[in-house]
Amino acid sequence: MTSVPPELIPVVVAGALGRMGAEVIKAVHLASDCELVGAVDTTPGKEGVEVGEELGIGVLDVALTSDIEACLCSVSQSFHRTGPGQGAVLVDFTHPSVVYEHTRAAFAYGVHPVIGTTGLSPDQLLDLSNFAEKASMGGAVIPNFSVGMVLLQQAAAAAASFYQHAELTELHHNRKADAPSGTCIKTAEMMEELGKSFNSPEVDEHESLTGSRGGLRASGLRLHSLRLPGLVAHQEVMFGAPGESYTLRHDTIDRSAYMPGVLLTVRKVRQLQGLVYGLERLI
Ligand SMILES: NC(=O)C1=CN([C@@H]2O[C@H](COP(=O)(O)OP(=O)(O)OC[C@H]3O[C@@H](n4cnc5c(N)ncnc54)[C@H](OP(=O)(O)O)[C@@H]3O)[C@@H](O)[C@H]2O)C=CC1
Ligand SMILES: O=C(O)C1=N[C@H](C(=O)O)C[C@H](O)C1
Repeated sequence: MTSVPPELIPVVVAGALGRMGAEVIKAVHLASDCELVGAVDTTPGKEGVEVGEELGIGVLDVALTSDIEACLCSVSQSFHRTGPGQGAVLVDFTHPSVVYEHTRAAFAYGVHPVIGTTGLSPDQLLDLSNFAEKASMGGAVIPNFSVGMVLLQQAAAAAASFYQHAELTELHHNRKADAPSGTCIKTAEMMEELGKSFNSPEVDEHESLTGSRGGLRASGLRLHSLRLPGLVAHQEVMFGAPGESYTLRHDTIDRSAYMPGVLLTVRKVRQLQGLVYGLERLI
């Protein structure tokens, strides 16, 4: 493992060859206060390849590995955390099926997790939060790194106290594994913060096609998921009241939109106490 000047933040990227991971590696490479020290990905046939060359950005002296535990172990030995503001950072954009284990492993090895991967359940989030407290470490689970999406979520939370009826629709590319999106779940959670119920039924509804009315949350909010090639990531929150509707919409056109939020979180995570859930808690 190469040595890194103490003023630089050592960063490991998991999901390094994926749509988001590749973008993060480019952003970390261009950031003057960060240094890529590890790259993890399970894409077959890529073990040991030089990650910068693979991504077409020049040699970074980082060999790709599929073994996240070995990578975290080696990084924790090279960049030992002796207290707050120190140690390495793991940025994870992998898959919902592995994100819980990755986050736990990062805490166990003293590496601060910055989790972009979606799909953590409320129970898993609680468990990870307890684990972070016990380890006296900071970490962040951020369902959406775009500042525009945070603005939409805050507007939706504010509007939710004025409207009794609302439905959410998220639209994504058709390579997305989980539904509804982590962002849509987080938006619903923010709208539900006052403990309110929505969409009290006016009639007895019957679905002749299962799922037509979307996913129903305990609050009465309904979440709809669309998947199509050509889309990136989009979300609408629509409120209705007699004689009017109010629609909030956010469109991610390019994944570069997430990079300022990713870097901001990488820069703050080592100072955090416990696990933070949502970019709105960091900006
Ligand atoms: N928080 C945010 O702002 C955003 C979050 N996301 C989320 O990030 C996640 C990844 O999205 P995206 O980049 O589009 O997905 P991709 O499928 O493009 O990339 C995921 C990469 O992770 C690799 N991978 C899978 N399992 C592992 C593992 N166990 N260890 C290491 N690498 C692994 C995959 O390799 P393989 O080829 O083997 O599958 C793949 O290269 C999703 O959950 C998505 O919802 C996406 C955009 C923004
Ligand atoms: O898979 C994606 O692409 C995205 N996933 C995140 C989510 O599930 O909310 C964030 C964004 O919507 C893009």
